[in-house]
Amino acid sequence: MIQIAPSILAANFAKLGEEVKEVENAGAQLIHIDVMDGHFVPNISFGSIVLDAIRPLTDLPLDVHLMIENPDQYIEQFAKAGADYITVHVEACRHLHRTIQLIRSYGVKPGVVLNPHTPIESIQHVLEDIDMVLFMTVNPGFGGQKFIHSVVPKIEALAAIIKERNLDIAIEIDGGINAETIIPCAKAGATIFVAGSAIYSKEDRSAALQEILAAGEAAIQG
Ligand SMILES: O=C(CO)[C@@H](O)[C@H](O)COP(=O)(O)O
Repeated sequence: MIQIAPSILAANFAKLGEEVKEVENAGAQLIHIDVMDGHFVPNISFGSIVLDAIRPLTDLPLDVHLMIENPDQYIEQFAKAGADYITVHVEACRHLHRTIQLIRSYGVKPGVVLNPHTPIESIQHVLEDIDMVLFMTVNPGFGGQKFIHSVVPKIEALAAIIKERNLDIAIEIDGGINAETIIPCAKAGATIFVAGSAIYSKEDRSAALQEILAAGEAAIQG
């Protein structure tokens, strides 16, 4: 089953609550929240006060993607603000296993994120400890970038390992996802897709989301 997680980074912040409700009503299964610190990535977005504002407005899981250095320092804040998933970059964690344990200690599902160049071998010893792997299909920091196709073989390789080891890990894809780029990723074994500009730049967000979802579902059926 394919799930779409709209990224609010591409939403109109002047009416964020309405923007969240609109994609929820359109069939989104998670709300993706991009947190950027201006150090790990060359852009700044927002902190946990935005989660505080959104949390009472939706029952959808909040999928928090921390693009920050020293994530351990902020995990408690995001957990208490209502995160359901917290994903941290392998490239930003000096003690990845400890960070994963910290996330879980707050009752939040931990996930790890790999930049396009980062090999899946970097996470093979934490696979038993996580609920999600997020593959970046753009270099993190900005919405609206072009999908990087060379990540697809990594998705296939991880999906094979998950199957072989009988693990319960969701594969999520983030960056440049639309009704075309979802196809190779869904065929490769990913099930959760972040989409920012492909939904929020459209007049009819519901039609845009449903088109991406239908393309992903058709890809795994055919
Ligand atoms: O994490 C990021 C960017 O760093 C993403 O979540 C983007 O915000 C997705 O935006 P689109 O590529 O779908 O426009």
